[in-house]
Amino acid sequence: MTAQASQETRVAAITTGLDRLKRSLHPDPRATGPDAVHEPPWNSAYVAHADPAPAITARMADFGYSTDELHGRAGIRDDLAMAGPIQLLTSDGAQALRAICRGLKPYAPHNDYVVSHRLRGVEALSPFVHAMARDPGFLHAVSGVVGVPLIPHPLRDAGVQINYYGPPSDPTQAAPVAKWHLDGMNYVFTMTLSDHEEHAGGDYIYYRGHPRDFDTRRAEITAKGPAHAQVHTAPFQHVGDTMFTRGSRVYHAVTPVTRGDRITLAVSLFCPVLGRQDENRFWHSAPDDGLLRTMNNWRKLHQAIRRPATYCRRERIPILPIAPGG
Ligand SMILES: O=C(O)CCC(=O)C(=O)O
Ligand SMILES: [Fe+2]
Repeated sequence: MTAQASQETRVAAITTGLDRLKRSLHPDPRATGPDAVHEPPWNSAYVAHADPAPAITARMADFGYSTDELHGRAGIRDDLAMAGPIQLLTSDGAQALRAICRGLKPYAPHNDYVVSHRLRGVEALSPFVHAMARDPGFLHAVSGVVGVPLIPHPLRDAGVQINYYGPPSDPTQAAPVAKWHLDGMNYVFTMTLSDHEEHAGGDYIYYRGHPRDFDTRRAEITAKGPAHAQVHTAPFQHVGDTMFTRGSRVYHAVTPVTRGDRITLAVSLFCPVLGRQDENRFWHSAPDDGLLRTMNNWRKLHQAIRRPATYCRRERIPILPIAPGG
């Protein structure tokens, strides 16, 4: 590996400041999705038994975090930084999801804020995804990976997203990427819906270190990309492979796809007993959803933070006991 990344692997970091405000005032038109939805029904039997000891299990201490920076509270250890690959769905379930996400591609807008080509608010567009995200077996599986109870994220527009990567139809345009960023979300499960051999590039890379250090060395890290000693590549190989990332605390990016296609589903979740530690900031979502929509979403998030049990009852979300392990 050379010390300098090639054009194919170099990814910029997202812009902030005034650019966010400008985008918030002029968001992309909202994706409406298909009029009639032709998709197979969700089936609880699609939930797989997630591997309790995946190849990567990294704690926050491994990323340079000190004890006083961790999420959690007395009796709840919440310090998993990264874990995977795991399979949350059976192969039939992952293939059904792949077909659904492929079908939704025409509705995904292009945007150069974080992920070049993505569809937000997927729960509202796909009954399959909506049912999956609140299936008790699915929630039990994701909660078991992290070791804290998890429910669908109340910021519904940001909760489930599909990311599409492939060479641009116009070769003078840049290939789709995810720029280096931190998510607003604490608990993110990224599932690939492509086999790695179907595409070149499109690697999920992450900085194994504290964001403070990333910010100090930003120019060097983004220039070197995967060639940087502290930048690692997530081991996505097959359709359904899923990585857990504490997205709000781990800098990550996706390198340009130069051949073939890559599709991922990012499912973000919320811990009802640690809701006050949710790291979403208004200005994180507003550039994507616009000011008005973000204000509305914000209200729902704060209802869930203040009264989690009422929120779950009203939304018919099963509340699970705190899962052991993590
Ligand atoms: O598509 C991926 O692999 C990751 C995308 C991502 O980081 C995001 O959706 O926030
Ligand atoms: Fe992300």
